[in-house]
Amino acid sequence: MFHVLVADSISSEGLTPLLEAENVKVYRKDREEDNYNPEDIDALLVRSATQVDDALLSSLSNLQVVARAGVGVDNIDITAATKRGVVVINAPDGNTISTAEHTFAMISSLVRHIPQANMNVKGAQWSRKKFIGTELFGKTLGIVGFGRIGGEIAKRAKAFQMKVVVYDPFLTDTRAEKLSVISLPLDEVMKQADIITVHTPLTKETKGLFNKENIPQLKKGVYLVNCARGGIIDEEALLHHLNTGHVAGAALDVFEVEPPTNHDLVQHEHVIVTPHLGASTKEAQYNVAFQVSKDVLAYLNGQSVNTSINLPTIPKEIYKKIQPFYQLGKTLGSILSQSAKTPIEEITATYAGVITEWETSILTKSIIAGFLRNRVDTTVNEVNAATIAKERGISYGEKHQTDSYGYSNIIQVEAQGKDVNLVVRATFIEGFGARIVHMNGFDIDFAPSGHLLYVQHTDRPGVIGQLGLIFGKHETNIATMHVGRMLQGGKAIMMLSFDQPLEKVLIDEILLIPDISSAIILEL
Ligand SMILES: NC(=O)C1=CN([C@@H]2O[C@H](COP(=O)(O)OP(=O)(O)OC[C@H]3O[C@@H](n4cnc5c(N)ncnc54)[C@H](O)[C@@H]3O)[C@@H](O)[C@H]2O)C=CC1
Ligand SMILES: O=C(O)C(=O)COP(=O)(O)O
Repeated sequence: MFHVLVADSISSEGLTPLLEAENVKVYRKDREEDNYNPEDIDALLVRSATQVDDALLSSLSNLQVVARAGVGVDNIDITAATKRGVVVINAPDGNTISTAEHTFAMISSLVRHIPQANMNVKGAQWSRKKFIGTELFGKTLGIVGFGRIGGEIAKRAKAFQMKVVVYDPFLTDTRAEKLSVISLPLDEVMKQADIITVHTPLTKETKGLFNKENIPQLKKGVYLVNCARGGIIDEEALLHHLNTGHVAGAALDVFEVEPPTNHDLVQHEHVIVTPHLGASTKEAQYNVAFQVSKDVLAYLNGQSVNTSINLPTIPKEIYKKIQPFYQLGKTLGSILSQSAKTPIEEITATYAGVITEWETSILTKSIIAGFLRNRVDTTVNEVNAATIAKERGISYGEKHQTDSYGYSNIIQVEAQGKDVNLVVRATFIEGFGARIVHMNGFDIDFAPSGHLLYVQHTDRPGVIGQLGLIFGKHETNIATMHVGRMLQGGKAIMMLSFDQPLEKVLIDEILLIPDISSAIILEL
């Protein structure tokens, strides 16, 4: 019997696949009579209210899958879940229409002051002059983040005969043409738009995308709309520029903290707000609950799922076998991505030893995902890695070979660009972990994790001493250090690990040592 915990308010109708399954027992967190043992829970279903952090994950020690009945997974610690082997799934398109409709309702309400006028009449007033609005017809709508919701908003804006300009670093020309929108750099969208609506996920790149410094570059009298995630438009900056009058008004469905604590912003006369209602329709709630219920059931029954954030869609028995290699693949991709300073055009994965008995295409995708993760600002996983690589002009392939260099398994990844050819080779040793055994022509041996510094130097007495002095001066402790060289007195490499991230200033100093040709920080 599988035990499923529904932690947030999720449509009962949509839960039918789970409720009707004979091998599943469903518990609702908000129903007192539903007694459950946290250690028995196999699947957790949430919306945006529950924070699925490492503490919650560790309390549900038997958890196999977390399902987000909705799109945004920023309330789920994906890294922690992945580390624990917990699959995270979501329902990416079940609430697209509802959210787009809500956003459009917010835009219309904002420019016609409908919520304020509504309160006015209900307060027994009749202030017609106070609520002079603005037409949408002929105005320029800027859409930042042109995915599913952004696309649906563009269609609606076109019906209102608006000009639509969009910014999305991953938008292809074909999609822009298909939806008759003009794709522009962010600063152009900012300059041209009368109204800007954001539809990106909340990531470290999109947090504060609109801030105190760049809001003044928007048209004076611009309207700003956020029905995506609180913080994409910095709340303090927004309040400041509403007060200066540079921003004419804002419509917010989402907040940096929910419920919001920035009362001055919420109460501002030119701000209209809703309590995170984008996806709150019967239709959307049924769709997202039904989608994730079907996927959770499939996963628990050992079948593949449609939309996993952190895993390829493969049966879990196979996943268990390849999981260490899968993590290692991501790490190798990330090492190459961080060490290549020029564009990479081709990635080749070579496998040797026992892993060649399994389906290695999944591992290759994990390498590509690891490589892209440092370079693109959206969630990259095995499901979308191929598409994103193609969009970026990166081709990839894989080979199997018999020579495993004396190890029981080997993954080697080669990254090629016009002026660069990088190679990294690794193995996974049961009970010991992953080791990098070769880098760019040098044999070496280190654990690929944490805060690392990859140094290329000449094998000469005193180089390591000079390096040590710099770290000593900055009171930075070297945790581990591995050196590799080909010939005495020739080119050599060092891999150092640290207990905390390194300061950039330290690298500048290291590069002044004459026998050091490069020093690259690797965060793994
Ligand atoms: N208010 C609500 O109730 C709801 C809010 N949402 C939010 O809306 C967001 C968007 O949802 P979808 O359109 O379904 O997702 P999506 O994944 O289809 O689209 C997101 C788009 O943002 C783009 N993007 C990523 N980083 C960017 C950056 N730095 N600058 C510009 N564009 C960037 C991506 O390329 C992608 O095209 C979700 O991440 C979620 O946070 C989603 C549903 C309901
Ligand atoms: O799907 C999303 O990303 C949403 O923001 C919807 O959130 P909710 O499920 O309504 O709490």
